[in-house]
Amino acid sequence: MTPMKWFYSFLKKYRGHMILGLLLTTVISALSIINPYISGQIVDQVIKGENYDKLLPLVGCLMVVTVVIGVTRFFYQVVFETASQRLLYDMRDKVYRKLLEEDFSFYNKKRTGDLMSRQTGDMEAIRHFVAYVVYVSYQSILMFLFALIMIFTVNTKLALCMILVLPFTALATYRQSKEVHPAFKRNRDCFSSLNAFVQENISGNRVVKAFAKEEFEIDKFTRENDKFRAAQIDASKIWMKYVPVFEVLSYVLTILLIFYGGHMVIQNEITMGQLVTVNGYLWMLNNPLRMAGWLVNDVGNFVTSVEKIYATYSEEPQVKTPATGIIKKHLKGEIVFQNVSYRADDEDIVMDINFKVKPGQTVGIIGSTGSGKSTIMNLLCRFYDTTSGQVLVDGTDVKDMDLYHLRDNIGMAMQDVFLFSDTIEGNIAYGRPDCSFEEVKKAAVMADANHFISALPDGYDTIVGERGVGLSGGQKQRISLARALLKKPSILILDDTTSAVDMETESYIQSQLKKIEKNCTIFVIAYRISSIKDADLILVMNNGRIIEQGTHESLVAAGGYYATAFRNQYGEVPNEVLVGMEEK
Ligand SMILES: Nc1ncnc2c1ncn2[C@@H]1O[C@H](COP(=O)(O)OP(=O)(O)OP(=O)(O)O)[C@@H](O)[C@H]1O
Repeated sequence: MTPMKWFYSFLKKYRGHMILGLLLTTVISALSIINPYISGQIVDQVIKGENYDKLLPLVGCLMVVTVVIGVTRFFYQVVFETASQRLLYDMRDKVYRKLLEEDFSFYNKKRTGDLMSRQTGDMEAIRHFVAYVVYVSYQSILMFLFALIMIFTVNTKLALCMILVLPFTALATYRQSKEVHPAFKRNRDCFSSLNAFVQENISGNRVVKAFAKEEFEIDKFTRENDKFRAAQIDASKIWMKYVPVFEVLSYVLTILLIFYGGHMVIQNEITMGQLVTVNGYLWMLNNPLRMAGWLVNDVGNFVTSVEKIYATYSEEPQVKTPATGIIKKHLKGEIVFQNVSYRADDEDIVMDINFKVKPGQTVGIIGSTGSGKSTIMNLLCRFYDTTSGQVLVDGTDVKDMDLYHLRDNIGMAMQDVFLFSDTIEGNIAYGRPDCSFEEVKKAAVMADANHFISALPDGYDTIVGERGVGLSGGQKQRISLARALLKKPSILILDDTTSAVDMETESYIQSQLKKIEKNCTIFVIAYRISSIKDADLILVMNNGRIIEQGTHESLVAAGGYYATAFRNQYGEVPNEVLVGMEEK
């Protein structure tokens, strides 16, 4: 599909509106030829012919036509405005849904500010086209043609003289439209880039301040701003160049009429009234010419915006739910990784991952930073697809499962905690908005968050996220944990969820997690051995591979990477552990 066909797929729903609007525009354009004709009649019949009885009826006609034009204009503007707003609503909705369908790989590459500018500036260019440019262009062409036909009925030689400007108009329109497109593309690209820069800077303003990099960022901003200004000026230069050409052409028409029309009146080839009539049609010829430069500009802007939105819209996500995805409303939580590898950007991220987890078991994942711990969980949630091997949940490959139901069974507290601009209650209940306040509170108690939330002046009604109070890292982690717990998932993933809480809080959270263990398979990614040592299975990762797996005791006994980490974190291996191991 081409970008224009895609645009038309939205427009065709409002074909009725557009046809009605264009019909009304035709009526106005046709009515516009009446008044100059009546003006001519007033000169010839009333003034020169001294037929004063005709004055009132003719002036009455002038007034009726003017009122009808005004009323019709009101209606067609309503019709076009309604169509444009509805079309835009549909387009925004479709593009937004597509954005939600996109996978992690898409968002890894895109800048938020860039995506935002598609939904704002580019959409506005499309609305302007449907609401204004379509009918003004149509009306301009019609008025020009009608006026020309009327001048032909008055005098053929005079009309042919007026036609002389047409080839020049066509040439100027063609050349401007050729120049406008690349300039607008550059303009929109610079606007997106500036938008993305500002968005990143506002989001990262704490880092900017912490590193006292305000001046550095202002310099960067100035460069972006300069680029955008230059692109804007380049685009403006095009209309600055062509608009005067169209203006001159329109004045040429006036000069032609005064010179040649006046000559014809003197030669008695046409009457004074006919000259007044043709003069009345002159603005119907002039106006479209004056508008031409602006309209070509608007059309160029519209085409560029459609292309930009479509380029984003048409990117198909690599991870998609299969057409006949297997729907499992409630998963038991049995998980098997079979020879799983994942490669991205020509780099092996994880390799030969093999492990099995029974429903209700707890799995601890530990390993050096960047060793692939989160990636394994991303593959389980099917945020990415494995390059080879299979991830089986309850015996079914995740690639064959309905994505919505797979993820609906998973509760995840991610490493980067994101809270929405909402109340704390709203954030915790995000996965189950219909749950009761008691359930929200129970989840908060389990995550050891209830006491600090209750101590806030507005308690659970406190607004957090972008426009709310600042919470500490550990507090955010606990809200995120409560959010995951409230979902009562079959699979719970805690990715570094307790890294920012003290040992006492962590041990409380662990004791709470033990209460849900039987109904839920739990994955805990952590650096602290204390977070995972009670797990049924511990996976030790290094450089994208599982280098050791087993229980705490067996791994300590094996004396490998895990045992070293244990010794490093706890000093010498405590006696109880050694005794426990001897007994086994
Ligand atoms: N989709 C991807 N595209 C490119 N690189 C990726 C992708 N996913 C992961 N990586 C890279 O793979 C490596 C492992 O990432 P991962 O987040 O799994 O590590 P981790 O063990 O969880 O690290 P940490 O403990 O620091 O959170 C990193 O270098 C990361 O940048």
